[in-house]
Amino acid sequence: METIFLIGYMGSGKSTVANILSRKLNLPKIEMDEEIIKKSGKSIPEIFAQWGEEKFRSIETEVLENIPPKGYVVSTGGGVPLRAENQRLMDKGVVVFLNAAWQTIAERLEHDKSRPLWQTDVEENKKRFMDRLNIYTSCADITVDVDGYSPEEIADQIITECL
Ligand SMILES: Nc1ncnc2c1ncn2[C@@H]1O[C@H](COP(=O)(O)OP(=O)(O)O)[C@@H](O)[C@H]1O
Ligand SMILES: O=C(O)C1=C[C@@H](OP(=O)(O)O)[C@@H](O)[C@H](O)C1
Ligand SMILES: [Mg+2]
Repeated sequence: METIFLIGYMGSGKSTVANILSRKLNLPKIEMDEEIIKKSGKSIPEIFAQWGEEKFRSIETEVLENIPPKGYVVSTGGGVPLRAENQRLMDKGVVVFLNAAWQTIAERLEHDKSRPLWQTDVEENKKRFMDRLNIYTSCADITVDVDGYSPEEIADQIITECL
């Protein structure tokens, strides 16, 4: 089976759904943020603070380059589809967009301190969310609406659409 790449905004549920999907499909999971942490020896906030976003994006692309075209469930970081190069690298698999409303994201990440870009002010975040919607949609083979569904239901929906 082709590798499944979950894409979507911060808080859309990529990491949560990837865990369930990986178990249901009996495929290993790759959490891109975890691979970046292993590769750099730093946390995501440390990378942003000490090296800046561009360096983070470069490491992210290096991680993506090493993901096999078949046999994995991948939880990407929300910024992965921004680079055309990354979009090409995901062409080898099935790209699934977890489509969450702004309100859903805002509620889920209300107290989040772990995502550096989420710490910017609400208007900037909302603009980033809107700007990225087109990118996620155009990059996706499949779009799954996640509002009001449990991670389990979302994983089942992906399986129905991918198989
Ligand atoms: N379908 C869902 N329903 C309710 N809460 C969810 C759902 N999916 C994820 N969450 C919660 O939202 C937060 C962000 O989820 P996460 O998987 O880390 O998103 P992402 O990896 O896309 O940033 C977590 O607290 C998670 O438990
Ligand atoms: O949207 C983004 O640019 C980012 C999303 C994060 O991952 P999640 O989408 O899993 O939160 C993480 O890669 C980093 O903080 C940057
Ligand atoms: Mg995640």
